[in-house]
Amino acid sequence: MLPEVRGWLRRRTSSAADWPVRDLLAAKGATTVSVVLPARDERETVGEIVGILRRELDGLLDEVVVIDSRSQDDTARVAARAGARVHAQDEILPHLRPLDGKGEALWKSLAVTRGDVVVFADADIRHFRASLVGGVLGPLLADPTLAYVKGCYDRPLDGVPNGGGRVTELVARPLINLHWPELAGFVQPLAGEYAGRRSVLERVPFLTGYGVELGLLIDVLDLAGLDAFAQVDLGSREHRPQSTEALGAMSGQIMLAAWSRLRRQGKIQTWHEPSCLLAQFRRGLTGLDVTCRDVTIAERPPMLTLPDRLPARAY
Ligand SMILES: O=c1ccn([C@@H]2O[C@H](COP(=O)(O)OP(=O)(O)O)[C@@H](O)[C@H]2O)c(=O)[nH]1
Ligand SMILES: O=C(O)[C@@H](COP(=O)(O)O)O[C@H]1O[C@H](CO)[C@@H](O)[C@H](O)[C@H]1O
Repeated sequence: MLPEVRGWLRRRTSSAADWPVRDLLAAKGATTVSVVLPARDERETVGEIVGILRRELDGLLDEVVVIDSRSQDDTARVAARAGARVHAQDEILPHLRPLDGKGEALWKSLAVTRGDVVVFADADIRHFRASLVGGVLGPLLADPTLAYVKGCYDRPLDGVPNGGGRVTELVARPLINLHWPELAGFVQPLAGEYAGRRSVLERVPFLTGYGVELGLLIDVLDLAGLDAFAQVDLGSREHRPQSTEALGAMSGQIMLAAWSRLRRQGKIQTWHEPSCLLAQFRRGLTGLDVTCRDVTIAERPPMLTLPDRLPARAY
């Protein structure tokens, strides 16, 4: 690990217990805070998460927004009933061609929120705790030199203490250590719980699929440097695990995200447009069945570059 990353780890790592709500309220001042939950088919968990945020972080959060990301279930109704403001992803900036994916939901959330600080959290978390949001918010309220804070945690899966984070361990961490060693200090680089200053989030592009977290780390590093980051140990986090095939597609999108940044940085000289169809196999009744998943990703420009953004929302 680079010496500067070791130093960064020592200087810029804290834990959720360092940021109790009373201290957050004292540090908030005039800083406005938006929480954004990107949600696709999360009816089982989104209501409880919204309820906990509204009850336990009352006075700290200025808005709790759920981006309904083309759900097939009644995620939007459940979230609204719990007190969130809900926006359908494809109804935001409707003059733009709608795109798919988590990163699209997060990018569009910037157009319908107004907080000086934006906190992102997944909507599939089980046993949600308000400290998963309060923890990543704390450093930004306390230190004006910080721009972006990532949560980290243990990731139990099926009874295995750190069985989760499969794409992190098999794809993202090796890519980061090979090509972006300055980011090697992030324990959970793909964590869905993180916070950023709007002034930074609106100056970087968003990749539209699951590569959004990796893309943001690389692009905020380019824009603001490593010391603008902090990391908070949030303890443990459990979520609804995806299948291996689904994580294969996620891995493909994260690789495409990495190639896009390597190409932009001139580290890949030649470029052929990669096939974005991932062929996967399962044994069927008559032999091996092939399915092809489209892992195409796109990139949205920095929100600040849009001439016709929605008017800022009044609280
Ligand atoms: O196209 C998508 C895919 C995912 N998500 C949400 O993004 C979060 C993380 O996605 P997911 O749980 O699929 O990823 P995992 O945590 O399993 O890696 C969850 O709240 C999803 O509902 C979304 O809003 N749009
Ligand atoms: O970290 C990971 O390996 C993946 C998959 O986690 P699991 O193996 O299902 O616990 O989950 C993360 O990756 C996604 C893509 O960046 C993020 O969007 C998720 O928020 C995060 O949970």
